[in-house]
Amino acid sequence: MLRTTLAKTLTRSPIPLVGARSATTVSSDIFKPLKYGGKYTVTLIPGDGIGAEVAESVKAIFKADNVPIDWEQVDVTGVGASEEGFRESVQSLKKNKVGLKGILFTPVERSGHASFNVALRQELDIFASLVLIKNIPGVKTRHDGIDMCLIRENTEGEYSGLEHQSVPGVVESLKIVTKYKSERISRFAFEFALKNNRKKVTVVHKANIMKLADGLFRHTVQDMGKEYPTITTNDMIVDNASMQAVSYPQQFDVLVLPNLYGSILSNIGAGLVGGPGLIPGCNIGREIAVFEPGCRHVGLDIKGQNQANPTALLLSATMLLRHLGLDDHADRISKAVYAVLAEGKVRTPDLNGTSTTSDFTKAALEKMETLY
Ligand SMILES: NC(=O)C1=CN([C@@H]2O[C@H](COP(=O)(O)OP(=O)(O)OC[C@H]3O[C@@H](n4cnc5c(N)ncnc54)[C@H](O)[C@@H]3O)[C@@H](O)[C@H]2O)C=CC1
Ligand SMILES: O=C(O)CCC(=O)C(=O)O
Ligand SMILES: [Mg+2]
Repeated sequence: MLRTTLAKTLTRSPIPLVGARSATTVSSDIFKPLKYGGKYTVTLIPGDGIGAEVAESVKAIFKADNVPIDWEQVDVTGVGASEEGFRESVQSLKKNKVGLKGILFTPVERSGHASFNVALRQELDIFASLVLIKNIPGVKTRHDGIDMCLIRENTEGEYSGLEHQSVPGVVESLKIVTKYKSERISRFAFEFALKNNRKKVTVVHKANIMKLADGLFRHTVQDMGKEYPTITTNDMIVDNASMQAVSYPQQFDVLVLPNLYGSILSNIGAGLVGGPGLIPGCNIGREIAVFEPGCRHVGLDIKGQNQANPTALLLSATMLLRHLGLDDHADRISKAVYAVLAEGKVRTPDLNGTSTTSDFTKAALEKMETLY
């Protein structure tokens, strides 16, 4: 019953997501916000670290292109951990149904608070993380021909945050895997593959060790694969997948992964194509969609230095535009961003350049002028 419902709903109108360069689409039943007064209201959570600087880049570019969006900015932070900002961001996203988000800091120390990023995804049930990893023309890396889509379960698994010390010196950390959530992420992955003319779905797991938890995830994906005869389904143990990703990444097409393996492979993927400043992503649920850089780095070390590469947030923002049906704006902005990167004159330090975040924004604005 559940499968039938999801299958039906997920095959509704595909949402084109990324720039003109790549016609990636997601089909889902997610609610489309309405325009009021000719404009959409979109929640903006700049986040910690480099968040404010890269959000400024998006704001400037959207303003110059007259994008019909009013930002509802929520300055929540994970530094200091006031719950108030977090609650405000949840309320805003529940109301607006669509958001653009930077990354919130989470302290590593035990005395620190639990991750607001994870809590947000769980509370809003934005269960499917989509991360697009593709070589960018002009950004030369060790491997060419990389084009993979990571679909990561975003609400359970190793990120459940359920830990306790049963006796001093013994800690139990619970990884939760449910059939329901494994099924819906599998469905999302196969429907995504189908809509985007992808040929293969690889389920990444560690079922040789976690026979029950990863076994359930793996079997669920494999079983669902039988409903999609035009798509090859294969499986790979996460250790091997990591090794294969750095030696022969071209073999991967769509990957479906439990939460932690998704984080690790998205970081490997970012490293493969040029770093965390380049990778767009989004989190999709039934009602709400939140767009955020795919590799999810805070960048506290370069905060306030005008050094961050805004590409990851800009491309995530173009995915948001496509979700809203604002394709003209998305095309122009993504073309401009890719043109700056292809030309290679304006490069932030992560790409071995000396340009600033503001230089990049200015260069993208100039490119946009040529596209009207
Ligand atoms: N530490 C935290 O509070 C959080 C960590 N994470 C996760 O932990 C992992 C590692 O995070 P961190 O150690 O905090 O990494 P980080 O934020 O320190 O980033 C690693 C390196 O990449 C650089 N970088 C990141 N984004 C950039 C950009 N747009 N332009 C230029 N350089 C950029 C940073 O400057 C830094 O040198 C990731 O998987 C991330 O998803 C996620 C959310 C919060
Ligand atoms: O929110 C955090 O602190 C870490 C989350 C993370 O690694 C991720 O979302 O990929
Ligand atoms: Mg991560």
